[in-house]
Amino acid sequence: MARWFRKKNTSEALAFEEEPAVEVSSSPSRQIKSPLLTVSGVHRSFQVGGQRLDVLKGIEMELKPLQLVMLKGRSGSGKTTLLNLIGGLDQPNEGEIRFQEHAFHLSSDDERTLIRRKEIGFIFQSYALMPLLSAWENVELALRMAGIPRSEWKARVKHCLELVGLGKRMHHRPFELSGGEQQRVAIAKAIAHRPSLILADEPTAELDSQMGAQIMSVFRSIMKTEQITICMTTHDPTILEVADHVYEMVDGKFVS
Ligand SMILES: Nc1ncnc2c1ncn2[C@@H]1O[C@H](COP(=O)(O)OP(=O)(O)OP(=O)(O)O)[C@@H](O)[C@H]1O
Repeated sequence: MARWFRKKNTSEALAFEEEPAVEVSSSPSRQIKSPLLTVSGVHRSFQVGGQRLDVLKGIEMELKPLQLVMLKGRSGSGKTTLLNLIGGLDQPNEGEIRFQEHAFHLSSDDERTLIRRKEIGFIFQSYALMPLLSAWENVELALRMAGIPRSEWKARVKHCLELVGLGKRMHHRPFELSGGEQQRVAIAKAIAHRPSLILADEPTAELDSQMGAQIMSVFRSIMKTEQITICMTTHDPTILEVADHVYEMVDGKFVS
């Protein structure tokens, strides 16, 4: 089960650190440094009933630009906890998380929120769409929230919905769409503000295998056209086959 937005720390001072740029993209619209994200020696624990629960126990990980990376592991192994850290929703007790030139482990909540709004898109198992808004309006709302100028909305909403194969269902509301179509709207919403990283927590868990495969094919296509890196969790062994890299988590650590 996805449990995003559940943990927030108060945090210390900002440290933006410059790293040497390695350009991997020739796209005029996006210059991506490699690696996009590094996680080093990360530990995360929680106090539960007066006792310390160690959830992440020394995570080392890297996301290279334009990769599809999957996290697999049993329920409770710590995948969502790690995704929350990567997305800047939470901070580690120990270790470093560097996203582009930003040191997430040192930056404040407000600083991480600003970076997240600009650079990261989220996709959830349960789609998280506004039920009374059409597909078009849901994507438009994402652009409004990201502070994108209104003059750009129309072309961008159309582009994103066409990209995910919903060109003919732009004005349907969520209840008029299948689960797979609703997840496509969620993908269009997540990419609308042109993030460099998409984080998806069990995005195919509520779909049958055929719809799940279609969502993976949409992921592959947006990676190319939008120059996006995707990191997702999954339990589904058939879906793991399309990953560029799979990290397997066992008891708070990766096993090779
Ligand atoms: N804020 C929190 N406070 C206390 N315990 C937490 C908190 N967040 C996560 N945990 C615990 O950390 C462990 C790992 O949870 P997490 O959600 O990361 O696992 P998961 O691998 O994503 O599981 P699933 O596949 O079921 O979503 C669980 O035992 C969970 O109860």
